[in-house]
Amino acid sequence: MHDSSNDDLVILGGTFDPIHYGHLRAVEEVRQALAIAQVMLIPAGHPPHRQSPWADAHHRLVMARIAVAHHPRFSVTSLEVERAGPSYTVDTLNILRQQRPQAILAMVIGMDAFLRFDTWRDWQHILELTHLIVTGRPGWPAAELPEALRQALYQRRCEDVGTLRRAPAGHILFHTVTALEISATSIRSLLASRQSPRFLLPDEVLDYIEAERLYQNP
Ligand SMILES: Nc1ncnc2c1ncn2[C@@H]1O[C@H](COP(=O)(O)OP(=O)(O)OP(=O)(O)O)[C@@H](O)[C@H]1O
Ligand SMILES: O=C(O)c1ccc[n+]([C@@H]2O[C@H](COP(=O)([O-])O)[C@@H](O)[C@H]2O)c1
Repeated sequence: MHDSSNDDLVILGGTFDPIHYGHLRAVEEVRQALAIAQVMLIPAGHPPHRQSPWADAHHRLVMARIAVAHHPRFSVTSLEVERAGPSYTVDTLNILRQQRPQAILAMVIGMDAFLRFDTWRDWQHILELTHLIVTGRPGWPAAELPEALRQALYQRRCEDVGTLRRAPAGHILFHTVTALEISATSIRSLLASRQSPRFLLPDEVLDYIEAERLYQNP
């Protein structure tokens, strides 16, 4: 049996351009379901599979910090923002695993991202470093999985939290979270058309966006 430890982490990486309640609620629900004390948010400096984010990495890091400032169970790491080059998840997980050799690491990934997970750098190695918690998201039906991912699921899928908690890494768990149809894209569109995205993201993050005049030009 794997002893639970204070080092255990639920992890969510993202562009967070900007961070919103869809991210925060999903990761909090996973944290509670897994009975893990701490969440770490990892804003990507240079997300590998998309064009340059709208806001620069410093702003996206600050917004993530502001979003969780009053929540001691949440932290934000600048690891990827400080690293040059594409923000490959495997590089980040290698560092976290070195720092926490025995800890349960549980990385949250939306179903939309999971469908393309086999295109991530060293994705098979990622599964040795962390558990993967795949969350449902409205508008992204679980379409046909690529064969390589189907194989990985066959070997690694686990059905319950108890099994997952007995190992520090290596399982894939599907977990349904409250469906919040919020995306950073829709928030940016509202802002660009001078409409308010209030209540889709924390007020303090919106205050920052307004003060820094982010996302005003589509
Ligand atoms: N509303 C949501 N509910 C649950 N998970 C979400 C939601 N929005 C994003 N995620 C997940 O959070 C992670 C990071 O997402 P990301 O920062 O790309 O946000 P996004 O809202 O999808 O951004 P964009 O609209 O710019 O593509 C991904 O794994 C994604 O699937
Ligand atoms: O490591 C990879 O190859 C890789 C490829 C695509 C996405 N990711 C990570 O997945 C997270 C969500 O990415 P995105 O582009 O959907 O915001 C973010 O942490 C990215 O760094 C990582």
